Amino acid sequence: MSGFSLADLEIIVARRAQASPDESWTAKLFAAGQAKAAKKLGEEAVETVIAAIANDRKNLTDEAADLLYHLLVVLKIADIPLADVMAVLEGRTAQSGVAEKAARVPS
Ligand SMILES: N=c1c2ncn([C@@H]3O[C@H](COP(=O)(O)OP(=O)(O)OP(=O)(O)O)[C@@H](O)[C@H]3O)c2ncn1[C@@H]1O[C@H](COP(=O)(O)O)[C@@H](O)[C@H]1O
Repeated sequence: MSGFSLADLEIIVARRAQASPDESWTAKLFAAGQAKAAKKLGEEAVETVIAAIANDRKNLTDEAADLLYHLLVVLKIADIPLADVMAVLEGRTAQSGVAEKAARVPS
């Protein structure tokens, strides 16, 4: 498995936002604006749900990738760093104490 992460993709999205809309899907979404990008995110969410209900592993994997990419585009247009979202998730983990409990489970 490669070390490619959502943080890497966030950097790519930020860079490609500066490209020409003629050569970049990312730039096209930025040029179209948040309403179009968010609509696209919604479509990808629906496609992900359909793949999940159909128990179609290949399609679900592909649609999940589309969903995460479009989520990063929407977050970038809204000027919300992925780190802020991760901080919310980390905070919830800390509140529930799950991380400490998991650390205590013998391997
Ligand atoms: N991860 C993605 C990614 N996932 C999905 N997509 C694009 O999202 C689009 C949406 O898929 P659809 O099939 O729904 O789109 P469509 O039918 O062509 O569009 P509509 O006619 O529905 O508007 C497709 O054009 C996909 O290529 C992505 N486009 C870009 N990336 C990443 O962004 C980087 C930069 O891409 P560009 O901005 O295109 O240079 C790439 O190297 C990738 O890392």
